[in-house]
Amino acid sequence: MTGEHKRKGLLPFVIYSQVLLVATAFVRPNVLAGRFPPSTSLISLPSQANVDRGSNISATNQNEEILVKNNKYIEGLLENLTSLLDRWIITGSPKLQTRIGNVLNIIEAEAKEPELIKKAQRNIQRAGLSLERRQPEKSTVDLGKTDEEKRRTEAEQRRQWEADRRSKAVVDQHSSRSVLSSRTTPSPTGENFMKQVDSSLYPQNFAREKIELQKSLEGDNVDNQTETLANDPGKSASAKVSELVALAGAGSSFEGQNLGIGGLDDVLAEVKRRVWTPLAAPPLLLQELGIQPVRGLLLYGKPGCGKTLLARKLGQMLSPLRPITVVSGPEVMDKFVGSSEKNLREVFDNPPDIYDYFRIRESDGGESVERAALHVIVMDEFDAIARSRGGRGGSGDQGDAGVARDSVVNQLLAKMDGVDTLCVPTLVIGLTNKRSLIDPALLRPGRFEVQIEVPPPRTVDQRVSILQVHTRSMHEAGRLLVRDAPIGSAAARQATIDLPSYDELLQMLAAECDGFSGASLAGVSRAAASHSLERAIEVFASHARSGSLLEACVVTREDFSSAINDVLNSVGTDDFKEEASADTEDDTNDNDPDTDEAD
Ligand SMILES: Nc1ncnc2c1ncn2[C@@H]1O[C@H](COP(=O)(O)OP(=O)(O)OP(=O)(O)O)[C@@H](O)[C@H]1O
Repeated sequence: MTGEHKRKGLLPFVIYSQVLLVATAFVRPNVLAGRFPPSTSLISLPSQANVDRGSNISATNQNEEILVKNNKYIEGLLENLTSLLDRWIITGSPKLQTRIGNVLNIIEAEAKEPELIKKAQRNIQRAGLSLERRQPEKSTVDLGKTDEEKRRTEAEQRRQWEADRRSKAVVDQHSSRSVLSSRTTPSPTGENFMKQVDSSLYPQNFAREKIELQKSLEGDNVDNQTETLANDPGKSASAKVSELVALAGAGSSFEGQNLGIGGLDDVLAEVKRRVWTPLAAPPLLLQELGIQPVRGLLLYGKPGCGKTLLARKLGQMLSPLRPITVVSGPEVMDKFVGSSEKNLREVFDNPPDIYDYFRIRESDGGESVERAALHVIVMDEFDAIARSRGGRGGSGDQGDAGVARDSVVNQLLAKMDGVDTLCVPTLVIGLTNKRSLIDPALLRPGRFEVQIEVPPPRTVDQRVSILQVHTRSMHEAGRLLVRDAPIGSAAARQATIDLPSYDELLQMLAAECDGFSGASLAGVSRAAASHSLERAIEVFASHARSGSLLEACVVTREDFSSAINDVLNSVGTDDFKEEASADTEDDTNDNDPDTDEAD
């Protein structure tokens, strides 16, 4: 056949295929409305025979174009499906269920991408609608029926659906309702369980379930669980409290980067094992094992290594029900004999109230939980309070101040031993740079029996971890000039391929900051940021355009170099060397001028 013949033979087919496409566009809305059975595919990929006939549009292009149109069409249906599912979750209407089934049918018949079909099925599963139930039932509520007939049919459908749902819930409590059902897992038999099954039939419960689902997807599921705990009347207050402590410290809660603490993973692991575990265990079990939760934790180590930071974060985790109390040793001390003990007693005897959130859910107004909830007292500069009695070596050489301090230590011992009653369970976290100054009686088992050193960052990895805590947000905001700055950020616009990546930069800085404490590393990050801001402000002042300020404000490698010098100049190199080489706190005490101090 000649080229001309070919063209003549092709013309009718081209016209036919264009007409078919236009017709398809008109037919589609009718399918959406459910008036046509979605049995035949309305968007067909061109057959191989047609392509062979020599269409002037390349077969690949045509295929792609049709696929794009098909995907858009299916995405429209997916949106439709999502809004139907949202309404179904809240109302539970059988009519909606039928429509959802119909839309899914169309998607399954029409979608060219299997992933889109799976997406639709996943959405349906996620909403808790069982896939087997989405029969393409033709709704009996047809046009042409009287209102009364429609209502009767709907009522009948609803009754049927509720009966099915109830029996399904009993058999299938762990399966297809996925997230929703697993969250409200009841005991397999008994009254409570049936109450839950019944209550799940009410629209307001669907709405609540949906909110809870949202929270759990956003990782905010503690509220749900605390509500469940607090509402269980059979549980003792101390059991509720220990469960809340368990929740607060579970999973990755003790991970340093989540807490904003770098390089102290070993310390955190030890605190978790020795302090958190007994507090989170059921009280009955502790009783049976003959164990008591720890009453005192001593964190000691060089200045600026994160003791205060750690104590505050621990306090929040160990005491999720009430705020922690933070006092500084010198604040408690008073020059008048008797006043210091009084101050100390007040700290123990006046714990802050538990949060209202935990009170309002309790039938007794929260009184029993109030008495059972732990009170965490953080005592900074603990050595000011708890210094060895009788002066150094017990020689009693400290005059009135020494006498006052002795009675404070006695008071503290009385509180920790339970001689002087405590109104609520109490954990004291003492922080000191000089453990050896603490009165030995306080360090005996049953008092500050857990003593953990908070060391300076000794390895490059530990310093990287601390630098990461202090630079993560500037990196994520695209204000740190590195090769892998977030796309579209100010840093990404200025970055070049020869720059280090974020991880490489941290490694370099950590290597340069050998001997720096956590506080100094935090200082380096702050100083680098302020160098960058200073430069950006200068640019802004000369151009007077706010856009230029925002664009120019990125922290560079050079900013960090200047910052390291700033910190070295202000603190002095020798301090860092001393810090890096001192492995135990006792090394410090030998040269400690404070040890001979007399007030
Ligand atoms: N390990 C660390 N991880 C992250 N930041 C740290 C770390 N250590 C110290 N820092 C930073 O240094 C600041 C000061 O640390 P912090 O007050 O906790 O040290 P400290 O050991 O209690 O010091 P001091 O004994 O002088 O009271 C913290 O607020 C924090 O910004």
